[in-house]
Amino acid sequence: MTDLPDRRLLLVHAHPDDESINNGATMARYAAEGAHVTLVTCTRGERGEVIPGELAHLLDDPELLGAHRLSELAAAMGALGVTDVRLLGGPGRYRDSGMMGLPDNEDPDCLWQADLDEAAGHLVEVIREVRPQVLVTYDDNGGYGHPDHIKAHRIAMRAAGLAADPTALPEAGEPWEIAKVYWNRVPRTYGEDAFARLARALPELPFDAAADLGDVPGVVEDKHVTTAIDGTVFATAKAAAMRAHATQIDVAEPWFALSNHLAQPLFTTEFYELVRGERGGRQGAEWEHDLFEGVGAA
Ligand SMILES: CC(=O)N[C@H]1[C@@H](O[C@@H]2[C@H](O)[C@H](O)[C@@H](O)[C@H](O)[C@H]2O)O[C@H](CO)[C@@H](O)[C@@H]1O
Ligand SMILES: [Zn+2]
Repeated sequence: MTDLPDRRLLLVHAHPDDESINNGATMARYAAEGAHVTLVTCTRGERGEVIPGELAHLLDDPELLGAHRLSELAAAMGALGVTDVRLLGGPGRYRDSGMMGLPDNEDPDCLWQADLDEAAGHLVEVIREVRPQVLVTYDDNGGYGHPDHIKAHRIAMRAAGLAADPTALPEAGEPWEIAKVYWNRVPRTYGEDAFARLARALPELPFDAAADLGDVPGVVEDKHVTTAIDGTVFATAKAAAMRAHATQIDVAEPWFALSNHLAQPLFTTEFYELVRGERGGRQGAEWEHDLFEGVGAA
């Protein structure tokens, strides 16, 4: 791709919906600011559950559910203003692996069973094409231990290294080193405060119970968080994107629930841990407030 904006952000996710839940406000902000935002989603979520009764027929055929979830993803990206959306290796290349420990994990075509270097090779092609300065993905536990999230992390981190290596995959384009790599995070005290507010609001909400902070992906002690993206201005866009994933998410702003019907906070400040690259921002500042801080245009 030529003539891309100076600032280019790449996000790697496991299923349609993860991008909006984890980074919807961040994606909307950078799209609105004119940065190029590229989303790579690794599966179509074929083994997900379905919340609305009127869509229960989608559970009869994983191909149907997968195709429907791609249409939800397109609607969600429209809400965020993101136009560059890719399926790793092409639509249907890697199938949803199901929750950890299920027989689905043994499906030879699922992401969990994928050859790491082959899968990373598909992402190297995207990295060398788009040349992002910033990469966002999950931590090594995938945030909450889902096999597709763990594998998406491994693929993203492996591809970031291969893309920069001039001796690796010469057919995939010129080497490109990503300046900053972040993992999705939630600082523990921020999460505790939000769940305390949720407990007070719960009796008025259309949910039976609240989830536990331990169910939220990426919660860490505050000291590990390096970056806070205040997406308050994009709260409506994030909620609309999450609502677009109607098979997976019930939204009652500023809360939501997945198909387990357990309420959790819809965070509009989104947090990150810088795990590769130089931290920007004012020395001594508690957090960065821009993923591109300290990154030169290239
Ligand atoms: C947010 C996320 O990663 N969702 C995944 C997850 O879905 C969960 C799963 O169906 C679980 O059984 C439910 O209790 C929970 O509420 C769901 O969020 O796993 C699915 C299957 O791999 C995946 O399609 C979905 O995107
Ligand atoms: Zn997921």
